[in-house]
Amino acid sequence: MNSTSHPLHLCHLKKSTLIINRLYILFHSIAILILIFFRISSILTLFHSKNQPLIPHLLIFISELTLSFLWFLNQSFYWRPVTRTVFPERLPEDDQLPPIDIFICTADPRAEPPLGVMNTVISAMALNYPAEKLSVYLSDDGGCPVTLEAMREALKFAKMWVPFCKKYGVKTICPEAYFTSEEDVDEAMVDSHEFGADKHRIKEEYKLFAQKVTRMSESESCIPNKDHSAIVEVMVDESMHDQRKMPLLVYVSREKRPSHPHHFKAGALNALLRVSSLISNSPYILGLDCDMYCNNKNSAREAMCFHLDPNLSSSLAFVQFPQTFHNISKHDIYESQLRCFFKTFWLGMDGIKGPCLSGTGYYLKREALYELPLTQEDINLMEVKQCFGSSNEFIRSLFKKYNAKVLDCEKDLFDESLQEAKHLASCAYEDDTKWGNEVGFRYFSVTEDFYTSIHTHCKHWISVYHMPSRPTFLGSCITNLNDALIQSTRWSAGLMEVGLSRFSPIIYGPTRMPILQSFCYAWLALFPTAFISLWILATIPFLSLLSHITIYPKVTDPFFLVFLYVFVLSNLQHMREIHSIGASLQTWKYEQRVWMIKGITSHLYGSTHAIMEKLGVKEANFLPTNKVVNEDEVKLHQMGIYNFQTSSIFLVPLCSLVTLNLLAFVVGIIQIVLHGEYVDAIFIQTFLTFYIALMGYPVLEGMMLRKDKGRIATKVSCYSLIFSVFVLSFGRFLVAY
Ligand SMILES: O=c1ccn([C@@H]2O[C@H](COP(=O)(O)OP(=O)(O)O[C@H]3O[C@H](CO)[C@@H](O)[C@H](O)[C@H]3O)[C@@H](O)[C@H]2O)c(=O)[nH]1
Ligand SMILES: [Mn+2]
Repeated sequence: MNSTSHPLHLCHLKKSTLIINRLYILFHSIAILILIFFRISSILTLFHSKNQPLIPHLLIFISELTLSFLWFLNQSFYWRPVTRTVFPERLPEDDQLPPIDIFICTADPRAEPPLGVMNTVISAMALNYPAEKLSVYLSDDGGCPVTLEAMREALKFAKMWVPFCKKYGVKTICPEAYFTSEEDVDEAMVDSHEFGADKHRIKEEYKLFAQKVTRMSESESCIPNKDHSAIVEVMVDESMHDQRKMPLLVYVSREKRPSHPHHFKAGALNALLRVSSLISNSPYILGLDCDMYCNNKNSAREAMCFHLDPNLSSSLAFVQFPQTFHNISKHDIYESQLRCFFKTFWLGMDGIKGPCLSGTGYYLKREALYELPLTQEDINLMEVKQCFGSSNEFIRSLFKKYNAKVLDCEKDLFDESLQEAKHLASCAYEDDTKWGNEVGFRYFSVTEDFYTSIHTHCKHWISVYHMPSRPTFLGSCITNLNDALIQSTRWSAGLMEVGLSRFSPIIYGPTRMPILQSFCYAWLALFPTAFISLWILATIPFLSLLSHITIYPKVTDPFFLVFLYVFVLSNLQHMREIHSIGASLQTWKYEQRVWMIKGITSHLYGSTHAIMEKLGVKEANFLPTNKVVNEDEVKLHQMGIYNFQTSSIFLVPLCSLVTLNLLAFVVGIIQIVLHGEYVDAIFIQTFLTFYIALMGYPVLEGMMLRKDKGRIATKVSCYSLIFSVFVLSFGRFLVAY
């Protein structure tokens, strides 16, 4: 087929958005430069006249510089917005499509209910792709028998489910979602008697399956086993041999020993890379988190529209689909949908050589993780072994094409392969090799996707973002503040670890990738530093107000207009962005609030963690996000009411700062009422205290008005009082100089 007249995909530049974005960037940059000029000149004047303390001015300047720098990096995402269309009907015949290995990771059945994990497994098996070309690998980092047994049950159910989906063209291929949502097959089918009967039958089967799995996870021990040898089970049965009608299913639980670091998810993925290379060795990998089920059965074909494009193929490392979630509330108070990342930033990066890898929902070329410089003829076996480890079979697989025949081989050979697979999943296998360092997923940071992605792009691989209108993968989003803050602390720690290392994209990137792309990566690595600005903005204006210090220009001063411009325009741009994806204006408020909450708490703690890790005081930690559904919690979330059941370490700073700002606002108003002429001098700082108190209203409500379980406990309010007294006395002392 002619690839230029009938391309497999098209990329469109969004011209009008591009023009708006660049104009905004131009004017905003000018405004920021004026503000910097204002600060420098007013600080210099103060320095000579000494008629006001200098520290508050300096701190505010630091905060403005930090925010401006982050803003500047952030604009790279807006530089070249594109969208993409695919034409899967132009793909070659099924027998010419490449095989795909699907990797699903699970770690802890207490946080990740096995039934949910199995739904992800089953949905992956039902993808619209030749069954004999799909192999599904489940990595169980919990090492729990429950998961293995549940998987056996899942295979039994899948044998009915997959044919059912194919026969009726079911669109929602995840059984749980299918049975809880509205009808989705063609209208014509709905009347069909046969369909009705089949659906009824399969629904009953699903109920039985779900009951069995739930019962197992309730009765058996679900505590992750941190000390066990490797388990690899290829789920074979008669139907698998000739003419595979079902995707292959493999259970892998790598060896775990307390003495050996296991490198969290990246370690699990590397074990899967090696084990799968012996069994199916497919050239492409679909990576999924255990809660991200497949919701668009055509995703593999759509991804192949890019991977099989002759113009892209040799340099394309992965096709990333957005992370989308099935349980987003219309009041997304925790910003669980991560709109700014998946609906704006990744799209923006796509216009400049491709988005960052985002951990789940990607079709990745296996080769991109190996970086093989050698051909089989000139390999130096010693060198290769130092790189990939001692397994000859694995090294052979590096040069071998897809290996679908493994199941047909004799029993002995098969057992031998399995033995080798366990060796590859043992924890000592990686000792003295380059796994996690130059080969496979990288270990250095807990945000393994981000860190691996930087290296991939630095080696001139490109990536593609594809965001079809029907969500391709759906995960379960966070529904409470505690999980949101824990996750965001882990991310901040992981990102800042990279940001503070020699691989910091701002230094390491520019010579190795397009400059705009390195700015995007730099923003991602450094955005937690916004905590510096947020802490300053939440304290200095109110402290200055209480100490009669003016840190902003008067309302009558021309510089006032520049401040006003920056504030209003950045918010308008934010609103435009939200409006363009059809979200409500409330989203703007929630996002602003979450940014403040996370900035004050998790970004501070995450950054501190990263620094302590650098100093060797702390170890990396990966607490899987909770995926258990709690009815009460979901109810609060759906109603848009915050659930403040979280640790005081998060709540105390929030409660204190919001209350103090409210207090200062009241004092500010009194000052204004008493000395009318004063208003123009303290307008901005009074407004800031008001803005913070307003944004923090739910915190005030949680402390003072609410009586339910999700309120802020009296104990926490007391701690906050103590902390406030500390902030006040220390702060008043600080701003006196
Ligand atoms: O030791 C571990 C820890 C986690 N996981 C798995 O990793 C996945 C992601 O963990 P989750 O707790 O859901 O973390 P999130 O913060 O929601 O994950 C996001 O952030 C991670 C780190 O950047 C990425 O790996 C994920 O793909 C991305 O969805 C889950 O399937 C876990 O089972 C493991 O396999 N082993
Ligand atoms: Mn997750």
